[in-house]
Amino acid sequence: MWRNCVRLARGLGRSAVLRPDPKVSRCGVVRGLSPAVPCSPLWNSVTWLSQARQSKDYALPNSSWSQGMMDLYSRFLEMCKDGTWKRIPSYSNSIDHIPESLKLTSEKERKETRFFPRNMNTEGVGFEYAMFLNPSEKRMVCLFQPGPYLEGHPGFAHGGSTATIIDSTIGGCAIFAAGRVMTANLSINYRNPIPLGSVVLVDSKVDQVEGRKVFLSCQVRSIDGQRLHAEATALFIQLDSTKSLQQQMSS
Ligand SMILES: CCCCCCCCCCCCCC(=O)SCCNC(=O)CCNC(=O)[C@H](O)C(C)(C)COP(=O)(O)OP(=O)(O)OC[C@H]1O[C@@H](n2cnc3c(N)ncnc32)[C@H](O)[C@@H]1OP(=O)(O)O
Repeated sequence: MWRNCVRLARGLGRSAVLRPDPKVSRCGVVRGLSPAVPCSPLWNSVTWLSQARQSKDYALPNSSWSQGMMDLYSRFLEMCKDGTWKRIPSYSNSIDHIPESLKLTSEKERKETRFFPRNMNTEGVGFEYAMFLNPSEKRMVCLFQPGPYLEGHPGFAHGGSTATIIDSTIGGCAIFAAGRVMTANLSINYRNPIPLGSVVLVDSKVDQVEGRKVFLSCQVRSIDGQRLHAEATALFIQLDSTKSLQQQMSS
């Protein structure tokens, strides 16, 4: 099984990236955000990820993880030893994912909010996941074990929970490519339902960067690589890294 997984982790087929129609009218919601202040990709400045934080790192094994999840996690940790892959910590608050050096003044104090995929206190009932980044391949993978509180059809993960883990994995990948970004378009084809309690590999990569636009693609497969559960394309837009979203929306 692991050979399939390594093969799987080695290469997404070149999925046709859905090119958004350039004539798409601009979003009226946050029209005319000031052009982003270009910020260099973070691919190789991931050392800040290992900076000690007070916050709990939720991307570590716990008693709710199945043997399959544990085995896959151990294999990716092994691949981190030569620096090819980097384990990405995961916190209950979005702000904790931003390195102190990149935080805006308004983001210094913690607020009583929860990062959506980390909004359940009981282990194993919601999103159990761990992400690993491959800077040289511009890829982010996520080991995902959907818990019983993510149910859609009886016994299977809700399509919105799959969209959430895809958006978070692809979003993490886009952040390393372009710093502060937001999802402009996410298109998902659901091919096979994901059984609750199973373990899947969400494998995303950057396909192209055009100015502020980051185009990415992603596949969600069973850990033996045999079953394709979903495939997605996404467009993320780089934001002005010197202003908070609230400031940009009001400008
Ligand atoms: C740190 C690492 C930790 C990793 C683990 C944690 C990961 C956590 C990750 C969490 C991740 C969670 C992520 C989330 O959940 S983000 C939440 C969901 N997303 C939103 O709410 C975004 C709402 N939309 C907006 O704010 C604006 O529309 C944005 C900011 C996106 C663009 O407004 P802005 O005014 O700035 O730019 P623009 O309108 O001039 O457009 C610029 C260009 O882009 C093209 N365009 C725009 N939209 C579309 C479209 N839909 N299809 C095709 N094309 C589109 C447009 O034509 C133009 O092209 P061109 O004319 O220049 O050629």
